[in-house]
Amino acid sequence: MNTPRSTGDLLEVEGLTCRFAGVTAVDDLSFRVKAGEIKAVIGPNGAGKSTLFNMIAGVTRPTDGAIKFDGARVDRLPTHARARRGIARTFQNLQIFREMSVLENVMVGRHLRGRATTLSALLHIPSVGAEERAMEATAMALLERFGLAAKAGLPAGSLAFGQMKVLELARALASEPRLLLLDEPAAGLPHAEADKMAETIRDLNRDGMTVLLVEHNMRMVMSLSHDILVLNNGRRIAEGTAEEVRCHPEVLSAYLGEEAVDA
Ligand SMILES: Nc1ncnc2c1ncn2[C@@H]1O[C@H](COP(=O)(O)OP(=O)(O)OP(=O)(O)O)[C@@H](O)[C@H]1O
Repeated sequence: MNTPRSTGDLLEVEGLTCRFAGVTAVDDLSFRVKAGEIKAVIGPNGAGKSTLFNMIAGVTRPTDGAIKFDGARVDRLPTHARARRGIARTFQNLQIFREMSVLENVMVGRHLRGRATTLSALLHIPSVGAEERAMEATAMALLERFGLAAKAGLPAGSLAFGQMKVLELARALASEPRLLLLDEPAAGLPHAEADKMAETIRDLNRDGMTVLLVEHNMRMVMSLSHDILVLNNGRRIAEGTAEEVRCHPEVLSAYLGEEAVDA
């Protein structure tokens, strides 16, 4: 795997803990994501990956610990404020607005950046006209990049599943993030489409995007990631390159009875 371009830390997680009644889903976890890298978080079912993601995105409040983005604490900020600072995410279970057009779905992401609100835009309030047109042009450019421009006017619900996953990625990118949180981008995709998704993520990273990825598809994780964090029972059991974590004894034992790590 190539080395990432920069060495500064874009995301710093310190002593992060999340307890639900009776369960410590994430337990005193610390790690960093360097600017310019693709970092993956893996671990068996129930390891705490989704809870960790939700705390970084601002959906779940940590019980303890700190999350810093670009040097500043963000763990008490609401989701939209984190998005405005440059953290965008996709969802494990697609969150596409099926009745809205493909273009409008991307523009929802774009609105996080501009001043115009989605509501005022949808109501075509004139004062936001110019800004709205600029947003539309950016959204169209994203659809072109991902091969969805011809579908721009169609209801998003009419897209094939793989296209919806790409649409969600385009929507996340529309907010011009500096950190992209990808929650199982390959889930549900056949091999060829998963490989294409991996290539898309690699291209984005080559263009400078920092990526934090939760993924069960080991082929994708091992081929894409500069660095891999392995969780079990909410704690870090290993961290390092694909070669380092693949044969780590604790990783092997955590995955016994689960999928193979050597895909
Ligand atoms: N809202 C909640 N209330 C209570 N317990 C929860 C809640 N969310 C997660 N948990 C528990 O926290 C632990 C970690 O769950 P989490 O979903 O973060 O794991 P995961 O690694 O994402 O698993 P998977 O790979 O299956 O998605 C599990 O024991 C889970 O049952």
